[in-house]
Amino acid sequence: MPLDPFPTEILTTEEMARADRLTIESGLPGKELMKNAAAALVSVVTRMLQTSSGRRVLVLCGPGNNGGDGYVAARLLRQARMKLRVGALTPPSNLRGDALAAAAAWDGAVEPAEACLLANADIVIDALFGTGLARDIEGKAADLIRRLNQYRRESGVRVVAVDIPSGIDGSSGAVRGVAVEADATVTFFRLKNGHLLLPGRLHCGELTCAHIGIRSAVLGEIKPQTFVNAPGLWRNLLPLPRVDGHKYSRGHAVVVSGGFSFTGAARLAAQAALRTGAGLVTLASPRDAMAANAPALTSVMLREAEGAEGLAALLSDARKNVVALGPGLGVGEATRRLVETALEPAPEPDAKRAIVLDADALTSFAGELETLRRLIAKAPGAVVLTPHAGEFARLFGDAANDGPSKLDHARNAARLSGAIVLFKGPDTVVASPDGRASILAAASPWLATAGSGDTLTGMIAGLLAQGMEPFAAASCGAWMHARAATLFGPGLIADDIAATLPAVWRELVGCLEAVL
Ligand SMILES: NC(=O)C1=CN([C@@H]2O[C@H](COP(=O)(O)OP(=O)(O)OC[C@H]3O[C@@H](n4cnc5c(N)ncnc54)[C@H](OP(=O)(O)O)[C@@H]3O)[C@@H](O)[C@H]2O)[C@@H](O)CC1
Ligand SMILES: [K+]
Repeated sequence: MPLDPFPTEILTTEEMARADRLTIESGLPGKELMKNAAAALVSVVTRMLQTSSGRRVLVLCGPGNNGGDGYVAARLLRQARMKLRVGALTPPSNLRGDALAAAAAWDGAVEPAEACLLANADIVIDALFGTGLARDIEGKAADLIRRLNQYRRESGVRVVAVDIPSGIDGSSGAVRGVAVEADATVTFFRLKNGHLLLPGRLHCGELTCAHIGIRSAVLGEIKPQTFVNAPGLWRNLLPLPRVDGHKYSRGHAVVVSGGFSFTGAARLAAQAALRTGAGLVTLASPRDAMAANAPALTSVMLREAEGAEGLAALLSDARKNVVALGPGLGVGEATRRLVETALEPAPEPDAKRAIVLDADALTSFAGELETLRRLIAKAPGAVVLTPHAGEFARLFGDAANDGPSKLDHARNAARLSGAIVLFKGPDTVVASPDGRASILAAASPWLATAGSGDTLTGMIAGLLAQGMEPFAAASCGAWMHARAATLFGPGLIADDIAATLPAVWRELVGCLEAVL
């Protein structure tokens, strides 16, 4: 799998419909787009059939243009000597526009989809509903999808979805009643939100995004604000060490340690900040934890910083340009004071300091978003919040829940807090108060392990220390974190993430040789 498997922009279904309209207005007819879409689908299906000796394809066609793609694909596959059956949800003569023309050009038999025998197929093409899905699926269409999913689980038949698995909402990733479980999905021009947001992502199987003749120039009018979180989004902003640089030019991150029995989380973060490229990392430790931290550190520096006053003293050095806090700190007043200190305006007006708040630093403000927002507004630099779902709910309550998807919620949270919000999960979303958002495309199941979030906090601090633009730093941190887990694989514990970062850097710097 290439590091950048998809084009960078992600569209809502409305934005995709607009791309379609603009293209047709510019002179490329809808039927050409449909033909190209079907050809892209056929090349994926043909490739999949090559791995088995099967040639039997069942195409399930719906009432709109998604069904139209299915009819065209059926014709192309039959020309390629496959054995085709077509099942239709709606009699072909009831279709409209390009879909009607596509159905009319199919001169083979058409069975009612609900009565279709699913057996005797090597591949089933799901061309029931695409981006035009407008409500929950019910009745005979829902029964058919349930029957298809069950048959796939029992028989292992492979299912290929046209554009998006039927039943997945393209803009939110939600299941509208019931949704097809596909082994592969072929979409067109750009991914839609629902391809990457859960549960949609889990229904797609292997995703392919095909070029069908829509020119990227239409994006100039659509101005998408959501992006695939992959190197293409931030590669040009990646901080690289310079031959004529020194450790101070790579920034100095401070990570705040918890008390004697809670020091591991901050050490994981500190180590990760160094491995991500910060020139220096200091662990700010309460007095009682010095004895626990000292023997466990080598390249990370250790300074005693007792409570908020101790942290303030440490941060009075303007070279310390990032502070990360939350992991292992405990929930309560003491942590709130530490957060207030970290967010205090810098003593020198020009001094900038970015702040990463995670875990207990967030939960200590549960139900007090307004207080945190006011502190963030005066902060001496960018603020990144990195909540998981529980922390997100505790901090934002219902305030950010407008809209159906995690993407909406993260965007609301960024707007309400004035911070970059990295909403963790297998479909991590990073949202900026300016409206931009990224969705992680390459999650790793091995990241569900203790300390993994603490490591991510440190990685983002490490990138910020080197001056990386904050939205890019949060996105890049999430990607590198997932990539490290993918490269390490089975048996991963949090300590392995930082240890695998050199391999991740090698992959990225490999793309940037010319710059080095
Ligand atoms: N955009 C592009 O550039 C290109 C797009 N292309 C293809 O077009 C697809 C989009 O086509 P589309 O807009 O016709 O929508 P589609 O998904 O086929 O469904 C609409 C139909 O379903 C119906 N319907 C909706 N919900 C329902 C429900 N719950 N239960 C039952 N019925 C429901 C709805 O009926 P209505 O809401 O009007 O009652 C309408 O009849 C796109 O995914 C891609 O495959 C390609 O050809 C190439 C270029
Ligand atoms: K579909």
